[in-house]
Amino acid sequence: MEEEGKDTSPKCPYTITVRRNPPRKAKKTPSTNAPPSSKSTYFKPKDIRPYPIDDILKCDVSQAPTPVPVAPPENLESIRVFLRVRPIDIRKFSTKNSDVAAKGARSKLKGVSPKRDLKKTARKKEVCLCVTDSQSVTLAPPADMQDTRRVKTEVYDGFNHVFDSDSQQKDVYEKVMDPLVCDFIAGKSGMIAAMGPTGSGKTHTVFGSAREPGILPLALRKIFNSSGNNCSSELAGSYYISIFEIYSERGKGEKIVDLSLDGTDLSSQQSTIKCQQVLVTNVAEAESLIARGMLKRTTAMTNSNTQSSRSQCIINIIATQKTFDRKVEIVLNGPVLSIVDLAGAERSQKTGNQGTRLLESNFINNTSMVFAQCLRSLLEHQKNPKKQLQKHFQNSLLTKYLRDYLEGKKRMTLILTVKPGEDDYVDTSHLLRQASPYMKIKFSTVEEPSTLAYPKRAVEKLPRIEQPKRRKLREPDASEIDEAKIVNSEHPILKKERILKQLQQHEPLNVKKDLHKILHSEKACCTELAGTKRREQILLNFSKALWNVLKQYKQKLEVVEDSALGSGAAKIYQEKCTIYKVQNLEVEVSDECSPVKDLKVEDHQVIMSGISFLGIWVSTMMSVVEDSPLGSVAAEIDNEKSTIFKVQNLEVEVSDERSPVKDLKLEDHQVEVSDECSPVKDLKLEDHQVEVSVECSPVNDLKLEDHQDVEDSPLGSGAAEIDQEKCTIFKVQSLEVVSDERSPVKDLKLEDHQVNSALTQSMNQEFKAFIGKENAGNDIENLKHVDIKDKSPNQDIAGAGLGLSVLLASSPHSKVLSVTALHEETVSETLANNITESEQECCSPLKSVNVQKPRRRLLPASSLLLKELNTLDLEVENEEPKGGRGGKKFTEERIMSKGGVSLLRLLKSNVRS
Ligand SMILES: Nc1ncnc2c1ncn2[C@@H]1O[C@H](COP(=O)(O)OP(=O)(O)OP(=O)(O)O)[C@@H](O)[C@H]1O
Repeated sequence: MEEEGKDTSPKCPYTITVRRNPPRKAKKTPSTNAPPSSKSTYFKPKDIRPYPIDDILKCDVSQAPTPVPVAPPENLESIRVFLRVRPIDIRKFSTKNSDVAAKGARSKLKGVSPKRDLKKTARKKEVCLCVTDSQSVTLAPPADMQDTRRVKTEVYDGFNHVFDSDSQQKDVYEKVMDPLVCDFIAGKSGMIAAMGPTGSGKTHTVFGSAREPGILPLALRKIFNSSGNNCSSELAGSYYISIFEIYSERGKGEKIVDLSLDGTDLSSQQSTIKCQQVLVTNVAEAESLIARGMLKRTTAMTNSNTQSSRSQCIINIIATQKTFDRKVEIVLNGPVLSIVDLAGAERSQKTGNQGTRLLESNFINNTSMVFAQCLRSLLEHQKNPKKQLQKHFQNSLLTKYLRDYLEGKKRMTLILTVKPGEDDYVDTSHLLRQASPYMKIKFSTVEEPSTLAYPKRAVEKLPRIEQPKRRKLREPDASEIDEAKIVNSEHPILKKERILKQLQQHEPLNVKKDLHKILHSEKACCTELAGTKRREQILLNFSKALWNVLKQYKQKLEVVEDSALGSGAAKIYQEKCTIYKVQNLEVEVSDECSPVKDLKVEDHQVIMSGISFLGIWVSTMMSVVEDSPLGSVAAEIDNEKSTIFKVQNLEVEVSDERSPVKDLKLEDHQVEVSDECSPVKDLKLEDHQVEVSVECSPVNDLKLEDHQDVEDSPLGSGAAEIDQEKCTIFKVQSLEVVSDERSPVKDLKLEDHQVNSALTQSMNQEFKAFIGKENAGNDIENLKHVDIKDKSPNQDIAGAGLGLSVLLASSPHSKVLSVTALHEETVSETLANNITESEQECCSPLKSVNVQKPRRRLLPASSLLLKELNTLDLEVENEEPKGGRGGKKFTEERIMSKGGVSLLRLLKSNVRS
């Protein structure tokens, strides 16, 4: 059976069923029935007690009083509605001047279709509205309308009064306005509004003319002549008048224009409309104010009216009451009499308005419609209270302002103005059908406080309070000031004495007062004294703390100075120094362990290129001199047994494997030192050239030929000891090297020299590394290959003619160092000399010294630069004391060439960096 329900038809294999919405299980609707019996799955509470409905019902509850229907207030009155019919032909009422003016204005009519005007003049004058009696009128449609539209004659009855076309202004006033004025004078507010189509005579009825004043002027006359009429005047105050209009320019937002003396635009919010209220004391002032306001009112010419009002005009007459409350005059707002001249509804077909006039017509019609809606809603609400009162008043400023009247809270009177002509049938019919029901509207006669935006006045005239006259204080004399100071600064002891005297004089009252003052002043003094002491203590502690800090700082400074002075520099200059002096390349070595302390290069030109650097060269030289006496114990150098190598224009090459110096060659002012085990292996001097070769001793071979100026020093095993100061001085002209025991080179000075160097960045780094490690010991591991040669500025290092070349190779500290130094003074002397031969003896500290003719010649240009090198001033670390042994002051001023200047600048900048 179950399979029968299934769909057994073959399905298409390519059909895919997509279920977008998954099936939902419908929830059960909550059942209002009782839950099922025991079979039900609902939870059945067991412990809940039954609701005590019976007990509640047994309770006696006082029944609330049934609402009694509110009885309509007895003091309700129906709104008064009057109807005034304008004369059908107003020409007879208008003067010639006005007609002329109207014709002239019409010719300049703007925004009005002229065709309508012509048609209007062509129409014959027939009446459609007839006054039946004083309270009713009969409106008969034109004949053509009766045929086409089947419009029948209508009778409108129930008006308070109907004024025919022959009625006068005074009649209107007496029947329409006078009761309002009497109520106003009696203290009741009221409002009268003129309604009707354009040109029907609203403005004429309200304001009138000079000859025929309207209800407003007549009311003012009555108000100010109230003493002459029958109305009982309870007012004893004055009157204020405000006049303003609500206008919409070009259909934009409504605005309120104050038409009083200095009328300005007011706020458009109804609740904050606060027009200027002008105080008027007599009729003339009031009429003048009204006349000026009417001149400011916005009017325009239309086909229906030569001077059509384009705004809603409101005039308020405010009475004030004066009362006195305990000599205070209080001015309270009294009743308000409002006269509203509405702008007449217009039909564009009839008026022919265009443009601005048409926009104004829309605003006017809209306001009239809202006004009518409010009254209709009030009427319907009063007929059927269940029908809520619509808040149509919110749709226009006028109705907002007149809200109380439109809601039946205040007395209101309507005067309808119509035109009886056939042409005006539609407008008249519309107004009568619209406004005739208003006669049934009721309003409360109970006077309520005014809710209009009238500011309350309460002019309080405060009784004059006599204030003490301000006396002009003159500056006191000096004598008076001193006396006052003396009196005020009386000492407490004196005061006490005075008090005692007063006590003796039996003045207890004054004494008590003075005693109290004294005690008070004493307390103040004690408090002030305690504060002063506390401040002093704080300052004292602070000064002590500051003194301790300064003491500690001073001690630290002394420690630092001692450590700085006592560690190295002072000892160096006092005891152990090795000075190598060579004329123009003078080297002084003075030390026990490290022969080189200072190195000075004077009156030389040094040109460095490649990776060589002067500092490294100096360090190598220093290490050479330092290591040379370290080869054996007997290598100590004595003062007396010092060996002075004086070579002019030397070139020294030092080469060593283990020690920093292996070869020292002096060829053509060149010294070469070569050694394997000792710092100096070979020293050869050939024609200003010295080669020193030392294997086990500081100097193995030393050969001096020709200009040999080298003393045989006892550099052998035992005889090589050198005396006390143990210095070896190599004097080379303008080259002085001083070395110390621990720091191979303490001072390096290159003064009055020019150095032209082409240093690479690596050279600077090596130099900086060397400077940084200089004081640390003799470690020159960073030095691998340094080649320094002195040459002319524009020559390559290989082209150096004369100089000092130090070659250091296979040294644990440095590998190759080559230095070439040149000196101009020895050039001429050493040109012919050449040191070519060198002898090497392994066991002898100085085996052979060959001095030969110089191999190279120094070019004139380079010699000049070498002169300029004398101006070189290079200081590295410890400066040699000027008063030292080898301290030749280099204060000579020499003229330097451009190349020299640039070389000096470059070398200085690199040294500083
Ligand atoms: N009862 C009357 N007796 C003589 N002339 C009248 C009367 N009513 C109106 N007029 C004349 O009719 C013309 C138009 O009247 P009025 O300006 O008062 O009309 P309106 O209703 O105020 O028109 P709008 O709404 O356009 O301002 C005026 O020249 C006025 O003098």
